[in-house]
Amino acid sequence: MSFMQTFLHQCPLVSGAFNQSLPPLKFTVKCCSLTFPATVVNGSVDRKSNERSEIRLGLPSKGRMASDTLDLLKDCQLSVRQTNPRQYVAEIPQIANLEVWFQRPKDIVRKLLSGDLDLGIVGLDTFSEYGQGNEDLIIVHDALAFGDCRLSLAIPKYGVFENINSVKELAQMPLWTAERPLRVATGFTYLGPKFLKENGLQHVTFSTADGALEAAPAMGIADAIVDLVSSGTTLKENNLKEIEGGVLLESQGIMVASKKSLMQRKGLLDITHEILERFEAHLKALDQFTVVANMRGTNIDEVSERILSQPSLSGLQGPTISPVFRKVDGVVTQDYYAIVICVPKKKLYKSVQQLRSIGGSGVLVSPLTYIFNEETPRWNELLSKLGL
Ligand SMILES: Nc1ncnc2c1ncn2[C@@H]1O[C@H](COP(=O)(O)OP(=O)(O)OP(=O)(O)O)[C@@H](O)[C@H]1O
Ligand SMILES: O=P(O)(O)OC[C@H]1O[C@H](OP(=O)(O)OP(=O)(O)O)[C@H](O)[C@@H]1O
Repeated sequence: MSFMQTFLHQCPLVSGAFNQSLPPLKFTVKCCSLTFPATVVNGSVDRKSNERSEIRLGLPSKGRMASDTLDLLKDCQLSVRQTNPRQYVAEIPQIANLEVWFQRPKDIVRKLLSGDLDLGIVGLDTFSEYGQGNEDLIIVHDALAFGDCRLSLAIPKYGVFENINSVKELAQMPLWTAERPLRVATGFTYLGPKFLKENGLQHVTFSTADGALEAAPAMGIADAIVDLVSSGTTLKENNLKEIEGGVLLESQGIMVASKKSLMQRKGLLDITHEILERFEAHLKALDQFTVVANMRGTNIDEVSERILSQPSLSGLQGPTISPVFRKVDGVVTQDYYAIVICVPKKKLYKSVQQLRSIGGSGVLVSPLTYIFNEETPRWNELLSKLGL
């Protein structure tokens, strides 16, 4: 699509014919909620007048990903301020020069590709379907811990499929011929055909629909579907099953960027670094509790030895141990120590048991917001992908 087509596509309020022979014409274009001057010279828009200095982050405007995305940002002290829900532009006051644009996830990917967005948060499934492996798209954070689902091939449990339990078996069914191909319904018109081809299915036709794909086999419209699955309830309720080798991808929310923008747009790397650091530190902290306990002991070495003898009490680097000062009969005494450790949530109860077994008491457990390490591994990866 040419720039002009893209421009007109995105700015529905611009209409009318553009005559090559017309003299330069100046007018104001209202694109979404922003107003900016544009110049039409011999039928083409002078791009320079549209060049922006703001960094743009695309967030899902509605649907499953929208509230989880806002929640994650809020938990990272990056609350999005939107003056009214029908306005598609917003800001994150903590980050200067950043515009937030609410868009449908597929449009976020498209707009990263066209250069109209610099950063975005979408599901890996949407990224893979609409990004189609384009090298200008870079995954900045690949696991934002929401929107978990998988893209799967599913077939009926009944009829000719009753004993088919793998993609290999499906591909080997003699039933599929040029005259009677396997009919697959999917909204994933890029990933679906690619997957079936890679898995040796030669005679396949595809149909698409915007939703309720699970109905297609029972309606006689398709033999199989390629769709998103999370709990598996919809498949079950429609008498469909997943089969071995049939998962196209495991998806969750990810943060993506345009490589071109990262390399060229002033200030984008710094903003990306800040958001990424907050995400990494916060998501790391989500799995952990801070545990504080008191422990009787004669000296710090003896206490530390007791703690380190327990496998679940070693913390991130090791426990922090500090003396507790008490006044006993008017005399300051040091016969207790406070210990502070981070404990994986899954191991909390085991850790409390181990603490008790070595004399720990008064165990306080609190959630953590961030764990900032010396290094941000994903930032280093990003820099190396950019050759920086
Ligand atoms: N059970 C699920 N079904 C569909 N999507 C899921 C599910 N669980 C998580 N997701 C994530 O949510 C995204 C769908 O979000 P949303 O509901 O906003 O749809 P959409 O992308 O706007 O598509 P549509 O235009 O079909 O509504 C998926 O791309 C996927 O990443
Ligand atoms: O495994 P489950 O937890 O049952 O979820 C999977 C279903 O959820 C989605 O549909 P959605 O609810 O978005 O409706 P749609 O079919 O109209 O898109 C998806 O397309 C599946 O149909």
